[in-house]
Amino acid sequence: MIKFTQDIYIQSFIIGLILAAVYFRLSRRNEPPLVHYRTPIIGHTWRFLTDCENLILESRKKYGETFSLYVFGQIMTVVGKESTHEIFKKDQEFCFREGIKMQLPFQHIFSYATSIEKNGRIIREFIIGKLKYLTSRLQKNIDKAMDLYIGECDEPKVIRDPHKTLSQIVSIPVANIIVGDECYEHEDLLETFRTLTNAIFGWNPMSKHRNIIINRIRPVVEKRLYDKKKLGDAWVAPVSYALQYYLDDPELAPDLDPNNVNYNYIAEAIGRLVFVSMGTTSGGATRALYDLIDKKKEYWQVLRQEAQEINKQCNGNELTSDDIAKMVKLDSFVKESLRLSNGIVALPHKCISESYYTFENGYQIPRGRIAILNIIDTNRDVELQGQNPEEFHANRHLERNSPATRLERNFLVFGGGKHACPGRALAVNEIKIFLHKVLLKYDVRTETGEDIPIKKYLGPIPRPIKTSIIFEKRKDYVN
Ligand code: HEM
Repeated sequence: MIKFTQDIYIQSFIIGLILAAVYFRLSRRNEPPLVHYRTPIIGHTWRFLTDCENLILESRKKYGETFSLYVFGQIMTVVGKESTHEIFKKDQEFCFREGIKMQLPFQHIFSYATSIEKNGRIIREFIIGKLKYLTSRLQKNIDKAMDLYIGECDEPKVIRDPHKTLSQIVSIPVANIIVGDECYEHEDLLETFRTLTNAIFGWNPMSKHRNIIINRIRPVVEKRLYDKKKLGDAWVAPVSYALQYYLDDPELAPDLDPNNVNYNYIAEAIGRLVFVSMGTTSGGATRALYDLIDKKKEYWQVLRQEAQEINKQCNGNELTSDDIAKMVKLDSFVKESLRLSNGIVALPHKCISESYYTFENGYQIPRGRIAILNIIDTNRDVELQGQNPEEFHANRHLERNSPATRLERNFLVFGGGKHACPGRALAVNEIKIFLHKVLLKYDVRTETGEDIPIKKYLGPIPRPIKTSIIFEKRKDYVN
């Protein structure tokens, strides 16, 4: 009897062991290697913030193209150049909007459930689809803004905070396209466009901006709805793509009744548009301006020649979209500037697979994991970039006949796949128009005469440059 009981125990124990082994085998995933760290809880956080570049380079060398770090209390997987496009392509498995919440808590800034898809559609159909017709407005407003914030500069003029100046300049054409002629010039509205991106640091931050937007658009909306009702089919909508798009949506402006408009929704949707378009474009324009000064010896003359030729061809008249397309050297310069302005790692995507995702390289990560892209792995790769990938080579993209708006494996600034930035053509055109005018009209240099400081990082993000710039009108400039 005792023997029988012992046998049962032994058999149960063995079966238990086998089951445990099967369970363990099934539940163990082929996780990417976790980079070794010494201090529990802190993990790699401190190094990520203070020495990100070396952390990423060393980990890549030791652990290969996919590895995980323990940062801010969670495991984050860093994916290299081979898997970057897998993440863009698999939009059912990875979500940037969810991933970016770690850095930018949109859910706390925007309380109304405004739809990102709607904004994406406006940009694709109404802004980019009509970019050709928008060029004139864009140009007039960039001219106006440059006159206002840079001016004639008959005497040398110091711009102490170029990023702020560029943000002032970009706010005017962007506001014009979004809210239209009737109200875009109000200073408080323009200030909201320039500062809304900082709303993330305030308490209930969006409410102030929301009120300003509503205050300025309300009279315009009332008049438009009144006119539309009165004139019926004969009514022609004034040009302002985002605002009019929302007014044409019966859910937001039912029965053309001005008292029944969902102003909060419209204001927040406009806020979201401002959020994605303003800081990115003004940041890109500032970086390109600094690069123009920095690489003056090599590129200024060539770019200026191209600008002069195009200017001559259009007799000094307004540029058409074809003229802008002819700025191929400037386009390649802007693309190179954008390429190198990117961070060390960027574009966090959250894994939204049902339980886990298996990469093509066999590694597996669980649902909820943040996968962040190793940008320098792509940016410093000779095969992807050509010779001296770390250096600024303005003709790099011209030689490959690849315009700044084209999404490619070697260029991650605008993301990729279905959710790639829909506003990129607008941003690139704005930057090109601005630089074209700078090249024709001014001489620019740093205030101290010194070089632009080399790029430093704040965590994985490039530190903003704050060097003062002098603008001086060229003696040979004719209006
Ligand atoms: C130099 C300027 C800009 C840069 C570097 C930039 C970059 C980006 C990036 C990296 C993404 C994420 C792409 C992805 O998920 O793969 C994005 C998305 C987006 N961008 Fe831009 N952007 C710029 C200008 C603009 C402008 C001017 C607009 C609007 C007019 C705009 C509107 C959007 C929108 C609506 C999305 C979300 C798209 C979606 O989730 O489907 N961007 N942008």
